[in-house]
Amino acid sequence: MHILETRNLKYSYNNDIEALKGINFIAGRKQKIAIIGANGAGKSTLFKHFNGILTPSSGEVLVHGEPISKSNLKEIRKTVGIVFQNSDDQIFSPTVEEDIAFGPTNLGLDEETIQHRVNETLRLLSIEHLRDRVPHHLSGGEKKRVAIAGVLAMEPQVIVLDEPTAGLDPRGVKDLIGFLNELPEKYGMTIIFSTHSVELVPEIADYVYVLDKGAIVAQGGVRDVFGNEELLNEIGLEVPVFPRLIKSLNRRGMNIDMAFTFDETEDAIAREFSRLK
Ligand SMILES: Nc1ncnc2c1ncn2[C@@H]1O[C@H](COP(=O)(O)OP(=O)(O)OP(=O)(O)O)[C@@H](O)[C@H]1O
Repeated sequence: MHILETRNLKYSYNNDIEALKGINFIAGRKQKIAIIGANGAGKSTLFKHFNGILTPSSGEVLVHGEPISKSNLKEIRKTVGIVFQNSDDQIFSPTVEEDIAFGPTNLGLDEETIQHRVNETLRLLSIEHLRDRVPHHLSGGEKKRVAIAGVLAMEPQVIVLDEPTAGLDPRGVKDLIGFLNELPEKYGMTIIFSTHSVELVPEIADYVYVLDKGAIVAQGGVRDVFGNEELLNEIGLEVPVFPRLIKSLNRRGMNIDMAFTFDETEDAIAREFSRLK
């Protein structure tokens, strides 16, 4: 059984704008899934179905094989946590500490467990120094970390992040990549994220869905999806810079193995140079 699945999911806003046109999406345990697509492709709308914020116009959303309904909504929201694109939608308590404690408190956990989770997530996100600050006075990147901490403190099995790197500085992006990559192994979590940064995708994802005008137009591993440059360009997306560079160098007579992440690319180029020596 899949941890999260949608079957022929359709959704129209105000019975008018068809935002999702029959999405079949599957997420397994400990998977790291990227959803990419141009502005307005339907990524956020899809995410809002994952824990019942939106109800499908038709089709189904299943969590652990169970369709989301009013009676299991509370349970579903324990299982699937969403970090929204705009942190201000998520942060509302007087202090960062209280904000992060809000979710675990709502779950009815005891004081000691709540405190433990708050401390743990503050540490994981490297925001211990923000503990007593007023969330609304934080910078965009700081708010983003607090929002992620708040969801993480509920220890969901699936964490969904809409544009998690938006507003983060380069160090923040690097930290986030390292941190997200640890969640499946350390805590058994499944990660689903959307991004406009195609460079981010190979650094985290093991599976990619490509959305265009409310429909899935491609899916597969990083290599498969980014192998189809024509399709990506057609829908306003690009292939990440490393595979593009390798392709271009190979056209000039080099023989570098295809690679997608920084580390893979460094190794592939070093291998070709040692062959040439
Ligand atoms: N509240 C709303 N009311 C009416 N239409 C909406 C609403 N929210 C989104 N839409 C429309 O639904 C479609 C999908 O929007 P959505 O926000 O899901 O796309 P997205 O892929 O997340 O875009 P972006 O990359 O810009 O965040 C768009 O045509 C958008 O205009």
